[in-house]
Amino acid sequence: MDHFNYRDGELFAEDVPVADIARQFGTPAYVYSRATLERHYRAYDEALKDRPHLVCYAVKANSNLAVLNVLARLGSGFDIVSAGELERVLRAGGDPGKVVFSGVGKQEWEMRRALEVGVRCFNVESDTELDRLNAVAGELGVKAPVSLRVNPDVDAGTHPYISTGLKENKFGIDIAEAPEVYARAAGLPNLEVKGVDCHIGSQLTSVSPFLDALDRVLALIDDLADRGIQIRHLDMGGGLGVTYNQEQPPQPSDYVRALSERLGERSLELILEPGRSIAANAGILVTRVEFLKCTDHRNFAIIDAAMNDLIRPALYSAWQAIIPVRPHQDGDERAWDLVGPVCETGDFLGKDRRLRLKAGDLLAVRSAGAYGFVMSSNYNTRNRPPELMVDGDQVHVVRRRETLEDQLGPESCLPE
Ligand SMILES: Cc1ncc(COP(=O)(O)O)c(C=O)c1O
Ligand SMILES: N[C@@H](CCCC[NH3+])C(=O)O
Repeated sequence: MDHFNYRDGELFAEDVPVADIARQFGTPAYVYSRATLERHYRAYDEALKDRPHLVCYAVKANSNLAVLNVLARLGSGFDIVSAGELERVLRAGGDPGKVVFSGVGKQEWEMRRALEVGVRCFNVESDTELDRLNAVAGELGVKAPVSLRVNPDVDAGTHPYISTGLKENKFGIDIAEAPEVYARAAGLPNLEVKGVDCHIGSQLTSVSPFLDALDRVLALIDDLADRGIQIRHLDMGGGLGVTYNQEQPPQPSDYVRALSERLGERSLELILEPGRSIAANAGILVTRVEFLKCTDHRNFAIIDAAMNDLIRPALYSAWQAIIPVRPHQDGDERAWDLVGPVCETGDFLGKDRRLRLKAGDLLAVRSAGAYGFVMSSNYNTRNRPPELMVDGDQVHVVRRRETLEDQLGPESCLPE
């Protein structure tokens, strides 16, 4: 469910016509809905209400300060993968005590900063990272709270580039080796073992891989208890998918129910790190048709958004719905390739989309709130689009459109 709907023959973002937003702020532009973000966060929080829990929104999905702030106000925690993301959370008013720090390559200065502000837990991904964290915590005279991210070797059934829980992936510690690594962690003086973490991939459309992973992790927790290592929290990561096209992923409530059934009476605190399922359908990318170019082979609609603005179609052959902002009856319906101005054949946002189009039309790429702006670039020296947040009948510029000076300012020529 989201808040981008047709009313009186045109697309609205909450109570604002998207065409008005385009007129005022230009295109391309990312438009987010506060109400949708809140609804998605609450779906998790309410489903989890009967057990100790923490929803740690995965900042990487959409790290705009306003997005983080909306979630922080609801009491959300955050899953971060860099000190940069940590600073965003702090700037947005997030509670560092509700932050979990994931990622395979944490640097010493990042660990130091996270310890200084008092993050909730480090999700450690290798035994060498344990040693580094132990040393940094020792220098600061503190104990670092740790979970080990275990790799349960489960096939998430998703795109290979966004699958993370298989033996061949770089993530986590092989679950078979985990007891040994936990024993080492428990013996290091500046670490405190708190939990277990796993994250098997993204855009999962069924609960069964999560449950397979959970079974393996629960067996590990029991094994650790037998060895005298008490696990207090279980972090199942993120990964729940959304509907881009025909997928029918479980709702957060179904997913949480399935996890809860397996957890039964265990007193573990459950941490989840959803990213996409909170942010994706809370955003659209609004773009305008610049030119129509029909050849014997294809019909191209050249739009003002490109792969630098939204790279998912080019990178993963991802399909995202593209809909007219003001549907009309002009011209024939045809199958269009919606392509951007970037000099790459892979620069498309959609192919073979049946639409009635004329130059100047506005289009909305749906489900663009996650892994959209955050993955954008300046390729072809294009200024990145603004991010706007709609809240009822108000539109807030939560990141202004870049200027050429933003791009060229930090650069310089060689000295004479
Ligand atoms: C460790 C970790 N947690 C959470 C997420 C968020 O995943 P998603 O956006 O699929 O919910 C990711 C990304 O896949 C991740 O790598
Ligand atoms: N960037 C990916 C998701 C990656 C998840 C992060 N581990 C996407 O757009 O689908």
